[in-house]
Amino acid sequence: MSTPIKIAVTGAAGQIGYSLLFRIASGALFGADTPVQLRLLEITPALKALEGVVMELDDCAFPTLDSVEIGDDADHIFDGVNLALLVGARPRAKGMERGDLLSANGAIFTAQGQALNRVAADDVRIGVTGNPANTNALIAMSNAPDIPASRFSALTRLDHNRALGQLARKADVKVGEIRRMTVWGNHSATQYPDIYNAEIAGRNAAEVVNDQEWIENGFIPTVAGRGAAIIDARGASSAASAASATIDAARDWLLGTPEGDWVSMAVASDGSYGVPEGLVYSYPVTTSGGDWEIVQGLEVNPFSRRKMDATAAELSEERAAVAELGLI
Ligand SMILES: NC(=O)C1=CN([C@@H]2O[C@H](COP(=O)(O)OP(=O)(O)OC[C@H]3O[C@@H](n4cnc5c(N)ncnc54)[C@H](O)[C@@H]3O)[C@@H](O)[C@H]2O)C=CC1
Ligand SMILES: O=C([O-])CC(=O)C(=O)O
Repeated sequence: MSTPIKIAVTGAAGQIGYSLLFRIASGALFGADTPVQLRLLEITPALKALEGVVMELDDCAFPTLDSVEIGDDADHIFDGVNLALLVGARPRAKGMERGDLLSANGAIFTAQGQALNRVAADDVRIGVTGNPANTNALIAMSNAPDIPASRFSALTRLDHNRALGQLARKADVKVGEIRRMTVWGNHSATQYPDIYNAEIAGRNAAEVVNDQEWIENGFIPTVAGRGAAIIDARGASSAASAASATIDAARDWLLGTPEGDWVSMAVASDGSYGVPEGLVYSYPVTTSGGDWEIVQGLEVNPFSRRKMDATAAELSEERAAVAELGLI
């Protein structure tokens, strides 16, 4: 067994937490030989429910689970963490856009960014799942000046996985035959899932599908509207799939992307693909040794350009709104 990894999860008593904790504890992130120490942050009224979740973790007797600590003090819970998964935030209800949560949730990420800045381990990586994820990551990053911006990422892996699922169904192939899927931009209705650079069994996916009408009016709205469709059907926002994507994103970030493939991660823009610098924008990235790199040189057709610009414009508006609120 190697040295334990300290992983913080916020909102641990929530819906996503209830799927996420058990997968992390069972070794889904780092494998069977790496013990994990869970550090779980909640608001005070949710601590009792969280104690119940911890009882269940005990009852699973996971060999990889080294220890669990819970609390409502971010400085204590984040102390020395190597990975922080910031899930805790209010979910949207039917009829809301994720951006409507900015004022309700933004303040959470100022305080948590500041706490991480004070006490996290030097090698910390921070993944933001709580919505609106991209701009919450921007807020946390802006409030943690001593942590490199490259250590923050917002979750668009769920959109990426949704896009894989939809394309596999359309092309009647296995998900594992698809490579190089990209989701550009915001984790919102303006996101742009792009199959023009994706491949199915080595062939260009858009050519294999050969159905522009489906791309524009089937695929893109289905992927971008999936969160709302799930709220409509379940009466609550996606949880198990969000937890699974949170695991996939953290695992691939820390352990590396497979040769010849990439993943979608929302990261601080360096201006690549004409996106305003500093926005937390979802890009195709490869990772190695815990660092990510934006895939460069992809073809951007005029349709893609319009979509990529529209989602960047929304993120610029969100950035202006949180600047106005004094959160960055
Ligand atoms: N990026 C993505 O792909 C997805 C993001 N989400 C977002 O994830 C967030 C969590 O979703 P659920 O687990 O379903 O919500 P939930 O309401 O079931 O759980 C949220 C938990 O966060 C806790 N919390 C609130 N403020 C906190 C704080 N300051 N510190 C620590 N914990 C705090 C609450 O007490 C609650 O237990 C929501 O914002 C949701 O919209 C959900 C699905 C996908
Ligand atoms: O749609 C929501 O509010 C929850 C979410 O982010 C998703 O399922 O993608």
